[in-house]
Amino acid sequence: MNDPQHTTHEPEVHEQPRSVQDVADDVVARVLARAGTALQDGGTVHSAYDGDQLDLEERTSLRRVGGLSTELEDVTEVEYRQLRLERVVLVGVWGTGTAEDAEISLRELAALAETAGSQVLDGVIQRRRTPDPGTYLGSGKAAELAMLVAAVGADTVVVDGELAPSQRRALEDIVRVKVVDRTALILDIFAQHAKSREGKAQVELAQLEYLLPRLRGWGESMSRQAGGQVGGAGAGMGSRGPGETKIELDRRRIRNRMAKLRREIAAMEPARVTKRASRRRNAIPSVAIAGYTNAGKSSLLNRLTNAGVLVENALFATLDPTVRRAETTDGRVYTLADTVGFVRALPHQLVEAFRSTLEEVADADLILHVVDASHPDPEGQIAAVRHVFADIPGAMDVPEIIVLNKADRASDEAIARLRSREVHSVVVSAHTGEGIAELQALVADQLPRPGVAVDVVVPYDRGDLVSRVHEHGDIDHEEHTADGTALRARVDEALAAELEAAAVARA
Ligand SMILES: Nc1nc2c(ncn2[C@@H]2O[C@H](COP(=O)(O)OP(=O)(O)OP(=O)(O)O)[C@@H](O)[C@H]2O)c(=O)[nH]1
Repeated sequence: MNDPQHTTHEPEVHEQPRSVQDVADDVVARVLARAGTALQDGGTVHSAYDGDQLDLEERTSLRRVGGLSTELEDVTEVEYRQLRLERVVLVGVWGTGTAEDAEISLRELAALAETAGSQVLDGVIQRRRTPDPGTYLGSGKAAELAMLVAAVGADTVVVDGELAPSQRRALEDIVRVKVVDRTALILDIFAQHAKSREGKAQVELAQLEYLLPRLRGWGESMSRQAGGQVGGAGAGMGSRGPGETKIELDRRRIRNRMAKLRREIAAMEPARVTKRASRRRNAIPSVAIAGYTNAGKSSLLNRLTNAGVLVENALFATLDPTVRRAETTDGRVYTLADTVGFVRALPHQLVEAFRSTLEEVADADLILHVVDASHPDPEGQIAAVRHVFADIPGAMDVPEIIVLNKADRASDEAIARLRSREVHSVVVSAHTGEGIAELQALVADQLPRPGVAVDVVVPYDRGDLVSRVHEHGDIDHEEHTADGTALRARVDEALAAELEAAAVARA
């Protein structure tokens, strides 16, 4: 019987001087063998184990190759990016929809895999009503996939769906390389792109949530692969995994870590909420830019504000919400927030994790829903984004303008089709500037105008109030009189009260 905690992870004997990569491979293998539990998602292998089990050499190697996080309370995590997916084959199962839908989804998976840093060698689609409960693909197709993987020299298979732990194990047994699902891939991209402390904490929480139910699976799979054993999925597999006590211990540690992350995120939230509340108090209208990943949200933000936000032809270049100041054509100030890109089947762990960020959308006065009109399936992308909106309380009530972007590249038919479906739409190109003036006019028109009409003379020593009316109000008439600045304007209630209080009494 195998002793799962001490399987055959013996480091190989190398005659040649070994690279950092080789040393790291050995160290990670040793750590994983000892930990008995490895968690792997996308390009990252996490291992939960007691930090003090590591010797100095191991710690140093791990730090050099991947980053060893020792800040965790009672668990140390190895993040080992050198194991990132490099040469991948994609697999999709399509039960409903057309062949074209399947193609589009697989093409998107390819873009995701490339964003994660891998080279896509090939893609396979199997048409079957539902994925096979055992191996995801039917057995014939799985065997075919194994041959393809071997022929092209792939090191990873990425599945266009979410796999049950047992399905992933069974498929790994057949194809004999690492199998990763779409959720893990997206989580990995998010992990690579998160920059702020809050963003990082949110992604880690989402990753742990994904990993928790998969704990047992990873331990088994890694040890079996390393030991070169291949067997069918099914009963008895559990006996090769780490012992129950070990799994329970790891689960508890991960839950502790998750609780800590939740506390940290909760502690970071007030700052953002306060900022948002202060924008509200000052009645600065807000516009949120939302849309499918790669639609051109950051490019549009730059067009509208000259903000210099990173634009990348990669998915999810923007993770942390960026809020910028912008001005309507008639001179009113508003805030413009870029939000995280949406994607079909955004993992629910991420929707949860980014809920507070997505609330920017629900809180806005107007949503600019940016659409890549040159994409083969813009309708599908619009639907996917609205699907997420439906999940955020209040988001569906915010007025939305569909911004059909990339007009420089889109076909006339596509634009005409989208225009007829989406009445509140405008055609633009963030690249050429086409349609931007029209969009700005629409924004000016749709943003709520301040509500209270005032007719006051503001004494000259209260120039600050006059400036605020210029910035946030809507001025009908302004005149300099002997007593002060006479203003007829519409402003929000708070400013109206201040103006009335400061106004010079008129005879
Ligand atoms: N041809 C063309 N390309 C555009 C236009 N707007 C954006 N792009 C390109 O589309 C790609 C994605 O643009 P981004 O602005 O980063 O898209 P995003 O929606 O912010 O992307 P995420 O952060 O991934 O959600 C980049 O390569 C841009 O140069 C446009 O009007 N025309």
